[in-house]
Amino acid sequence: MPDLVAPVAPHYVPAPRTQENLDYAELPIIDLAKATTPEERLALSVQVRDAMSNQGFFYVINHGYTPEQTKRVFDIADVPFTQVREAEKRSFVAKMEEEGSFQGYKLRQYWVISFDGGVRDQIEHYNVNKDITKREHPEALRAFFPEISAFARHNHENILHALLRLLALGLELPEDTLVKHHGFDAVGESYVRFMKYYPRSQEDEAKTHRVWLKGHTDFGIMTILYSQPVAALQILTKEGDWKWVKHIENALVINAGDALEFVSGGYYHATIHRVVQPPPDQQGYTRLGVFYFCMADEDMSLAPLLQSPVLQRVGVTKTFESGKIPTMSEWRSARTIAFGRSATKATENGVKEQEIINGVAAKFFD
Ligand SMILES: O=C(O)CCC(=O)C(=O)O
Ligand SMILES: [Fe+2]
Repeated sequence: MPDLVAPVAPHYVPAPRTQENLDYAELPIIDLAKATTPEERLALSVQVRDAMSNQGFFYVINHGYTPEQTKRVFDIADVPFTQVREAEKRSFVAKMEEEGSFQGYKLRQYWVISFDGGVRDQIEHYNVNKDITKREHPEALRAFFPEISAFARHNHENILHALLRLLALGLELPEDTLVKHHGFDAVGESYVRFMKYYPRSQEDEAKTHRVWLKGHTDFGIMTILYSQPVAALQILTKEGDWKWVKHIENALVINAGDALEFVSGGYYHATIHRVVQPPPDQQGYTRLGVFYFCMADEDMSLAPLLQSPVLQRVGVTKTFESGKIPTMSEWRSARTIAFGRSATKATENGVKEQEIINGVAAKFFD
């Protein structure tokens, strides 16, 4: 008999929405319910293309999970933090520096937030590869494997693939151009991330100018973030201003990562974003996040898709020297190893750089 009763996860109660009037980013909303026919997809692809080439961020609604299903995922997301003892957590720490992989825990205080002030992060995260069997997990998560696996597949096949079709159309390429490099069953490092931010001391807030996670770009093709009520995420606009990302109930916040910027020759923009202390009415709460970090298959070359008529018209603005183009695997592991661990070099407009591979740098901001 199959087990029809869902295992119990304690209910995670997030902070109430903020009443503060924050300076929010204006981001388009893409309705995935309108991506059924080729005509609808063509129309949506124009919106997605504009969003990815301008803001680098947009919302998605009607992604296929009901508000109840999404709440359940947040309850499961808290399990690796509240139901696993510290000693067991330590035995499941990810091999970030050794293998350039986030699979497992990143415990608090691993990253440096202020090199001068000697302040480290207060963020814990637990990452599960789309293939949950790839490694062992803490005992408390075992009962939730079927739901976590189904969640990974849903993100990959119903959301990532749908958006990759629109992004390929936006480059005037066949719909499957990017999808074929993102197989759910291919060797790849796409993963579900559960992430918990803990309130910090006044001293740490002062020394870091209230920055919880420094401005950065994501490493992969794109990131799917499940909107949650604690305001703290900000994006750096092309004009150089930080704008807050507003919470929309059961929406997704999507952003382009480095790999998408490379394969689109710079046309789709990997926007710098950061996490700061929430507004006063949300201080003192933890902040629980749920993500799906989308990577291309490990062997995909991050060369620009020069066959795109769009790129032929607008030109390539970002790429590696020829002969030195890394694969997804090489870029991802080099960035994972360097992230938050070595100092960055100042360039213009407050943006800092850290050389990653073959002379190409990652962008950062305090
Ligand atoms: O917590 C958030 O809202 C964003 C986190 C983030 O940018 C990341 O984990 O790469
Ligand atoms: Fe990020």
